[in-house]
Amino acid sequence: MEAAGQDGGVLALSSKILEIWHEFRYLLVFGACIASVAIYIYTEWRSQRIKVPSSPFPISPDPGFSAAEKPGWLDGKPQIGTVVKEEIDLNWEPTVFDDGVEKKLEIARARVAKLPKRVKGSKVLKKPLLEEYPKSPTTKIQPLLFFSSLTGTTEKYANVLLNGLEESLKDQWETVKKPQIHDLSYIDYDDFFVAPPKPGELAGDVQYLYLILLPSYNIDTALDNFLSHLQETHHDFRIDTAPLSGLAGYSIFGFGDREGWSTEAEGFCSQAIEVDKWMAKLTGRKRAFPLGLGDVKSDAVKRLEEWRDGVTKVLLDIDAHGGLGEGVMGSGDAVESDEEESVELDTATETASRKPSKRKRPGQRSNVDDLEDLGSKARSQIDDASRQEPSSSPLPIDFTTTSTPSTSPPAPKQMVPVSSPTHAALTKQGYTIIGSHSGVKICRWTKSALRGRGSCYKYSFYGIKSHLCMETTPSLSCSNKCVFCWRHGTNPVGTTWRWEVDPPDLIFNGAKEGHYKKIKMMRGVPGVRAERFQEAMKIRHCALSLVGEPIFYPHINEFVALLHKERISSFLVCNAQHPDQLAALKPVTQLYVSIDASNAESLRKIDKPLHRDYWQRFLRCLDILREKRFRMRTVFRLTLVKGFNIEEEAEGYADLVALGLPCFVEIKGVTYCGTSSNAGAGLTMQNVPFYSEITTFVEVLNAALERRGLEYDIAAEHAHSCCVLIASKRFLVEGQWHTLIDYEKFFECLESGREFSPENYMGPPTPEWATWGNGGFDPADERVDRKGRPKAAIKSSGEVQAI
Ligand SMILES: Cc1cc2nc3c(=O)[nH]c(=O)nc-3n(C[C@H](O)[C@H](O)[C@H](O)COP(=O)(O)O)c2cc1C
Ligand code: SF4
Repeated sequence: MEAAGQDGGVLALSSKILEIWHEFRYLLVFGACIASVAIYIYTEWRSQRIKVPSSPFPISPDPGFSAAEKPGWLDGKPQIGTVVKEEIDLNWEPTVFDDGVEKKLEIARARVAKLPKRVKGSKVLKKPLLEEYPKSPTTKIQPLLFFSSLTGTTEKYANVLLNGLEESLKDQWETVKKPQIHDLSYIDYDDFFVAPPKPGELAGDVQYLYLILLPSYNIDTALDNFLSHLQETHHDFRIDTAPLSGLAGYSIFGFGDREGWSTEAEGFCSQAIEVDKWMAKLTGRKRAFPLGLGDVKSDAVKRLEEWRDGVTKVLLDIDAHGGLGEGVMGSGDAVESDEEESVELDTATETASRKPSKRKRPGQRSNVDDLEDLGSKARSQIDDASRQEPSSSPLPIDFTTTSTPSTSPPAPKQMVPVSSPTHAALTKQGYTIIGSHSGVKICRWTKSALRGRGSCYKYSFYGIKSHLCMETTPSLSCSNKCVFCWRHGTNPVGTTWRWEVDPPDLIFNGAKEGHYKKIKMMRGVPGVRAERFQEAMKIRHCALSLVGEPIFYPHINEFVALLHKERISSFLVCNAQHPDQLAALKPVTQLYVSIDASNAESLRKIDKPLHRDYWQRFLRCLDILREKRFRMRTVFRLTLVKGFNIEEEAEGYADLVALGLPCFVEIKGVTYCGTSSNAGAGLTMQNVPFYSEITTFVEVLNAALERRGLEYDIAAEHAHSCCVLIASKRFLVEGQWHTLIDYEKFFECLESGREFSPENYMGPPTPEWATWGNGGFDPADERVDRKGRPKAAIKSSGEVQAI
């Protein structure tokens, strides 16, 4: 009975549903169509939006921060614009200004928003490769030899190979071009590893054969960046998955050490193996000759010779037959390369399983005195660590890519382990490395001030005595590879923080200890003044600008709080590539953003940013800086490099000033340190501007600002360090510049817990000798040349170059 009743109920319900369907079916079908069209339009719109990804958010954000608000306690002092209250908007909507500043801002935005050139569009479907790129009879083959080397071994072999190739191809110059050699540390990957390079107009038809020589390191090195570039390029949805298929082919040779990594499973030549796989994907499997592996302790020379002979034969084959041919051994045909498909799907897992089990445990330390010691030290550590669990880390993945995320988060590595060549090199250069990612060093101005020979420009502009100043960084890593950076090519770089994190107090105590130790070493140096030496034993200022990117450090706010607790002022310089971290930064005494170029193309050339959306990040940082300008002193730092970012860029810089409305604009000539890094980046003394060129540029820039109705003027100069200061007229009080800082007031403001603005800790008037037109050298100090001989004061128009 009960069952029959249930059946009847079900029947009644079904007929009711049927009835509803018949009554409303047209409406329902129509509604479904409308919904599908709406979903389609929305998805299309989202895919076209510029994605502004974020690096990991700092652990110490400023929760109640609303930087756009002009504080009510600011009286009627002349202001550039009054900002309507709004929360920091990570979607970057325009801020509303009065006094016509909004209009200026819009104009400036329109001018600077020229985005870098991008490869656009959807994935290109692959044609059979050899059909797509047949070699015409007039096509020449250009072998390009790339290498990466940290301690010089691979570089040495690369040169031997170059000579060998030249010798064996010497009768072929009609159809084969002379091989060229490139150090991977100094090239722009985008020039070679996003698409094959474009031959010059006179070069005629050229096909490239890439020959890549690589060592392997189980620690963080520049090689990781190269690998991540290959991976990102492959995964970039805007780029064909095989954008290098236009190459004639490629082949890799790896150097490793079988004493430390006896088998491939244990990591022998692991990175060369990895690069070989990514190149197979990027070229559409155009492996011209099989991967060669050599043990630097035994058979490297022999293996390299064999590989060279093989590569030469293939080269001649390509020349004769117009391509690699199908199914030839080593041609990268489908059967041979099958395993590469599965690697692509699960790179992280694959990397983990293939990475050596003999890994150095985080925290293990040893002393390395010299680069030559590295090999043996590393081996002994690896023996020690052989009992440890296998560790792995994924290839760094920029959030801008669409690559498949790894399933299990790997254990982070140390950024600069004690055993790394970077650690050894930095230590040799006088850096004290603190923990695993921070550094401290005393600068030449600190030494100069101790000897009564003058402080840096920060004394003239802001009242900082150099002998009271500590220069440090909590992150030796950076997301740029600026051409003028003296660590170019050797400091770790990355788009995201992927290393172990040291606590802020460890860094703070280590930095002070390292700094004081170095000051004490100055005790016996001739000319050091006793009273200055005494004063120097209490740090009063901290320049967070040594090398690397300080706001990359996840606990930067806590670190700055430790400085402030001891009444040490904070000058923090960032590279305008981390908007989220910048937005979350709590007040510092003075906040800098490096403005190394006035437009996207020029910035790409000079800073070589790792982020693909670097220009959007840069512009967002300027927005954030503008919103912070009533909370802390904000500064644009322009580093002028002749031939890179001076010529015809003044108008562009003026537009950027209109966007960021910084309190100050510091214009400085690039410093030439004469290292191979400078030279490798193509910089010579010719790129260092004369002071007269700086002052001319400053006047042009100032006029451009005036034309835009922006209230700035040239305030001060320090000819000796080729530096000039343009200041907002917020700091011009009754006709006198007040660029100096009242540090005691700054700490009082901080400790009061109330909101405050830069005007609240504005110092006394800028001394006359520092103002524009007076040179900027304190008459109380002794002026000497580089050899320490007394010298007449430099006039502001003098032909000084930044050295
Ligand atoms: C810290 C350190 C880590 C290394 N890691 C590996 C490794 O994982 N696998 C390997 O085969 N060789 C490894 N090696 C050996 C180097 O790859 C080898 O010495 C190479 O020749 C170095 O080349 P380069 O000095 O030209 O850069 C390592 C060497 C050092 C010093
Ligand atoms: S931002 Fe600074 S540390 Fe980073 S690469 Fe540029 S100059 Fe070097």
